Amino acid sequence: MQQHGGGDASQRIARISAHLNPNKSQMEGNPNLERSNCRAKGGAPGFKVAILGAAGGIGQPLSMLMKMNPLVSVLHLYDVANTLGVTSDISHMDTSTVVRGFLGPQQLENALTGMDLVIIPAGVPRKPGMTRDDLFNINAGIVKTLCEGIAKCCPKAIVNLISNPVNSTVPIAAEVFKKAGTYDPRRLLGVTMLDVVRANTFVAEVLGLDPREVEVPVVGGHAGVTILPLLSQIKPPCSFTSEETAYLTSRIQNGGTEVVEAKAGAGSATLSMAYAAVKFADACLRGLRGDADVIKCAYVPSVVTELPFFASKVRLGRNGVEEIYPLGPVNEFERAGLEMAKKELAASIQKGISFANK
Ligand SMILES: NC(=O)c1ccc[n+]([C@@H]2O[C@H](COP(=O)([O-])OP(=O)(O)OC[C@H]3O[C@@H](n4cnc5c(N)ncnc54)[C@H](O)[C@@H]3O)[C@@H](O)[C@H]2O)c1
Ligand SMILES: O=C(O)C[C@H](O)C(=O)O
Repeated sequence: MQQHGGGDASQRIARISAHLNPNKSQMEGNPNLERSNCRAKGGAPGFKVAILGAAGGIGQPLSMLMKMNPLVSVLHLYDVANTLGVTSDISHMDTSTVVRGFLGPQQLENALTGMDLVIIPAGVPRKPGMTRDDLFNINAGIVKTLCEGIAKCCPKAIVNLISNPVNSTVPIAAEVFKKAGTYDPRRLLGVTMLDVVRANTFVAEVLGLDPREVEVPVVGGHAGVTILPLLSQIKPPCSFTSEETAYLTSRIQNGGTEVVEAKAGAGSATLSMAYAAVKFADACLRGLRGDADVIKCAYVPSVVTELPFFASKVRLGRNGVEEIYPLGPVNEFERAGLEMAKKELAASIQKGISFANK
């Protein structure tokens, strides 16, 4: 009788036992799964995605949600700790995405080879009283090393950088790619989607709307005053009193701190961030697939202002960022905010560039 899956009995048993022993089967090192140019079982079409920092507070829910994304055929989970358990757990979800785990620096190259999209939430989060810039000393080195791996193993991958301080880590990544000769500014995106997600939520609360109907462009960067919501450009068009504008701008700029304080030492936003990261990664994959009109905000290499990096609305396509939209008309309040944002951004960008070149 013909059996599903094919092969003789011993092959089938080997296959099943590999599944029953996830510590072996799902981890790099098993000869059956060792090839990092792995293909989905059954040849399901889709993209290959790696998550670096996959066992962390963001990494775990992000990995779970990416396993549910039908655009993803292969999902590589990399971390320096606990990848084994997370991979085993997520691999039991009955979606078609194939999941493989990679643990520690010696497996980074295999985790990255052949990837179309690399999402990076690796690094330490804030505790109350800290700024994102206080994370620089630890996270800058982590991002640099991971980007060196990307330059070597998947130089054409789209990179979604989440690790803070994003205003500096994206310039670090750019310098690493320049040094390696692989830099393509269209493929490097700092993830600021959580600012947009928060802005949509808070604005919808004030207006009494469904957040899914609200679209607030958030430009600039991803820290404090560099987070610049353009409430004058909100869809659907609405006007705000000056009190509402001040309240909303402050709440959006301090949304991260609000969560850090509520978690009281147990980290920063993880669940809303995973949601935002998946929303953004899905947009990148739809762009790669060739979908039209995929537009999101992201912190990207840019000439929209005199700064070399700036978060803007971008159109995503087969090569990553296909178009960066100009700021559009801003009101007086936003113009003043823009000047403050640019000043802080300039320093954060320079800090990242200097670190990468020292
Ligand atoms: N861009 C944003 O909007 C945004 C939002 C929330 C958090 N963040 C940032 O994301 C980062 C991660 O936050 P978290 O809450 O998941 O932290 P976490 O500590 O829970 O998880 C971080 C993970 O990174 C791993 N890691 C550390 N060094 C690594 C390395 N060299 N290679 C691979 N993995 C490594 C850790 O083992 C851990 O599993 C922080 O820097 C945080 O500030 C950014
Ligand atoms: O606030 C943080 O430190 C994490 C993240 O940048 C956020 O905006 O939630």
